[in-house]
Amino acid sequence: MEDIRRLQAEFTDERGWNQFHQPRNLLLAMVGEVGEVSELFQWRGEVAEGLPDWTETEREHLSHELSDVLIYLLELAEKCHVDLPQAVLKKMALNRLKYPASKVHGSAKKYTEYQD
Ligand SMILES: Nc1ccn([C@H]2C[C@H](O)[C@@H](COP(=O)(O)OP(=O)(O)OP(=O)(O)O)O2)c(=O)n1
Repeated sequence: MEDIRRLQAEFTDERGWNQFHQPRNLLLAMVGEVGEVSELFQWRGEVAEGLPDWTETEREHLSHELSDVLIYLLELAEKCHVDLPQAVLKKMALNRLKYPASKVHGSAKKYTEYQD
């Protein structure tokens, strides 16, 4: 994650694009790329894991769009002064506490739906 963040920071600096890469613009750019990912799945119905019916071209296109989402996400986090690698680990620890495997195994219910 840190390598990708650094490479994108270099890419942006080299082009004098920091002036455009404020948090709101990065958020909108990221959402735009999420839209491009969605477009690839649009109207196909459910898609099985591994995307067995997709062509190589479609798979490559998807890999590009997912990459764009991640690139903007990492830069957005940086510009918001969120240490994303650390924050993700903390959040995953919180998720484990909120959803103990022994309690929720095999159920997709949200934690608020459990009575205890
Ligand atoms: N102002 C910009 C423009 C582009 N990029 C980088 C980050 C993304 O990884 C990628 C996005 O490029 P495009 O906006 O050209 O989008 P696509 O690559 O998705 O092209 P298209 O929209 O034609 O599919 O380039 C960036 O950092 N800042």
